[in-house]
Order: sequence, then C-alpha cells, then structure tokens
Amino acid sequence: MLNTLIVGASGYAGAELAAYLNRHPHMNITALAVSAQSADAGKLLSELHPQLKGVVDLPLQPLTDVAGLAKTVDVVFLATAHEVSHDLAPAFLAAGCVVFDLSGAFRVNQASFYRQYYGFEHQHADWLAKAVYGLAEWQGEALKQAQLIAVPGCYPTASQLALKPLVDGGLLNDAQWPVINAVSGVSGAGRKASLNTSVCEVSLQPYGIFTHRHQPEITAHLGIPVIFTPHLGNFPRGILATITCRLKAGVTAGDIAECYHNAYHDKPLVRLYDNGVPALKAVVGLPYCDIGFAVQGEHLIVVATEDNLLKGAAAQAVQCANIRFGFAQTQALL
Ligand SMILES: NC(=O)C1=CN([C@@H]2O[C@H](COP(=O)(O)OP(=O)(O)OC[C@H]3O[C@@H](n4cnc5c(N)ncnc54)[C@H](OP(=O)(O)O)[C@@H]3O)[C@@H](O)[C@H]2O)C=CC1
Ligand SMILES: CC(=O)N[C@@H](CCC(=O)OP(=O)(O)O)C(=O)O
Repeated sequence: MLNTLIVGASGYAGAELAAYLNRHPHMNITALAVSAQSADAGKLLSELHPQLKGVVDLPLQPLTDVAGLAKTVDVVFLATAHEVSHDLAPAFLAAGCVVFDLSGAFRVNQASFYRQYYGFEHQHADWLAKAVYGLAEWQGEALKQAQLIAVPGCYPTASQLALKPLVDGGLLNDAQWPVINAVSGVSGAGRKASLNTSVCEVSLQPYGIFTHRHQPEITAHLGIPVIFTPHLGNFPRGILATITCRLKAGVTAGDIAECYHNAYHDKPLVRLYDNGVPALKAVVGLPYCDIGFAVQGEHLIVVATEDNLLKGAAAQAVQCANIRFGFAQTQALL
C-alpha cells in the first residue's frame, strides 16, 4: 500500500483526487493538506465537498511541516497553484517521494517559458529537466521511471490527444497550423471566488487570445505550431475543443479513422466515435477523452471532449500514478 498525500485537497482537482484515491486498492490517503494559513484548516473535506460525506471524512491539515510530512508518505499529489507547486515539489522530491504535480510548474523545459507565461523565474532547472510530462496515453515508458510527473493542463490534454496521432502519422498539411477553439466550464479556474469566473457574470467569450500559456505548452510537446483560443462558458465543468486542420493531399477520412484506431484502440480512457462528434454530457463526471471527426476534401474538423477536472486533471494524475507503479491503468478511475 502506498501512503499518499494530497496537497490542495480542498480545491476542485484535490477533491476529485481524494474521491479516486479513497477507492484505490493500492493507495492509502495518509493526509490531506491545505496552506498553513488556510481558512479551511481543521475542517473535514466532506464539509466543503458534501458529495464526499461518509466517503472521505478526513480533516484538512495546514501544511506547516513539509519535511516532517514528507517522511510519512511515498506519493504526493500537488493540486496547488503553479508557484506553490514550484516551491513545494523539490522538498518532497528530496525526501524521496514520487510527486505528481497538477500545476504547470514543471511542464515545459524552456528557460524563458516561466518568465514569459507564468510571471516567475523558475528556480529548479534540475527538476524541470528530469520531470516527465504526463500525457498518459503517450508517455507510458517514461512514466515508469519518473520521480516527478508534470500532469498536463486541461486544454493541452484534449488538444494533444486529438492532434498527436495525426502529427506523428504525418497526415497534416504543414502549411496550415491547426486551429484549436476550446470552451471550458468555470471550474477550470479553480474554487476561489472571483467575479470574472462567477457563473452569473460569465457569458460565453474567448480569452487569452494569442497569449494563453497553454498554446506554448501544446506546441512544445506536439512539436508543431498551433493557434489556440480558449473560451469560458457559464457551465460548471467540461471542455469541448473543436480543432480545424488541413490534410495533406490524398489523405482520406479512412486514413484518419485508421490513424486514431492505431493510436487508441488499446487505450481505455480515449473513446473514438465511428460517426459524429462528441458532446460534453458523455464525459462530465467521467475520466475519458472522447474524440470524433469529420472530413470534407482537405479539411478536417476534430472534436475532443473531457471533464477538465478529471481527464484534464485528477483522473490523468491517477492514471499516471497507475502506470508509474504498475497498476491497471484505469484502477480507481472506472
Ligand atoms: N481546475 C481545473 O480544471 C484544472 C486545474 N489544474 C491545475 O491544478 C491545480 C489545482 O487547481 P484547482 O483544483 O482548480 O485549484 P483550487 O483553487 O480549486 O484549489 C487550490 C488548492 O490549493 C490550496 N492551497 C493554496 N495555497 C496553498 C499552499 N501554499 N500550500 C498548500 N495548499 C495551498 C487551496 O487551499 P487554501 O487556499 O485554503 O490553502 C486549495 O486546496 C492548479 O495548478 C491548476 O492550474 C490543472 C488542470 C485542470
Ligand atoms: C477556465 C479556466 O480559467 N481555465 C484555466 C486553465 C486550467 C488548467 O488547465 O490549468 P493549468 O493552469 O494547470 O494549466 C485557465 O485558462 O487558466
């Protein structure tokens, strides 16, 4: 049994992690932590997230002694903001813990990336170089050896699962960058109250046009440039990405179907549509990414959906842990 700590357990992704780990046969929730100053310290997780009442009634501990806590656990999930993960991960890693970081703090190994897109200087180039990017379907072997796993962002997960088979298969026309338009529910912005992400204030709108940090994350790992435009919708959870691409001359719908089949027929958390495209309702509350597409001449439109808090965060983190420790990939997820 692996002793496990969730830091940021009161947040949206943290609570989902707790629900999964609670039913994991090989992982034991040793502690749930929040910040040292948290207004929620001492409360039960189930007081904040009543769906966990009678399921995970553990207290939220203030994180006051990182070194002490690190000695009591084998595995740490950091469901914390980028800067917090950046500061905490090295301490847990130094103690020998395997760390799954849900933030962006270790996803892209480029010197200027954190200054430009996250507004801070990265201080841990050594760990940045060693971190394995946890796009689970594509990183199986690397994950098995990793001590630090950088779980991808929610938009990059859906976008890359949709595009990577096509890019690797050489099916796209390089002359046209794939155009990713993705809509997320407001839980993507986390649990903290903010007027901009309050459901009554939000009206479907793009944001971060040409500047969102997920564009360079996608490009860095996919190896091709993309146009990425996120949108915020006034619904609680889920991401739907509509991706427009140009195909190389002669590539047919049959080639696309075959390419996706080859990539994902043995990957239980990616579901392919034979006809039509997915809608959010099929994935909300579930750990899947669903993918469907349509072709007209040289034009391809792919639609990918996922629950941003699950395949876009907590489920993918647990999937990575399952791969890392040799458990069934869907253990505790399905
Ligand atoms: N929401 C989403 O759809 C996705 C989120 N992510 C990433 O996952 C991470 C968590 O996101 P989300 O769950 O939405 O965030 P939330 O804002 O909902 O939760 C953040 C959690 O971190 C805790 N926290 C804050 N500061 C500290 C600290 N210094 N030490 C320990 N705990 C702290 C908070 O509790 P308190 O403030 O009371 O201490 C809270 O439990 C972020 O990096 C996010 O970018 C990734 C993919 C998708
Ligand atoms: C709706 C919303 O605000 N979404 C977040 C992305 C959530 C996510 O994936 O988080 P990472 O920051 O860990 O990459 C945003 O656009 O910043």
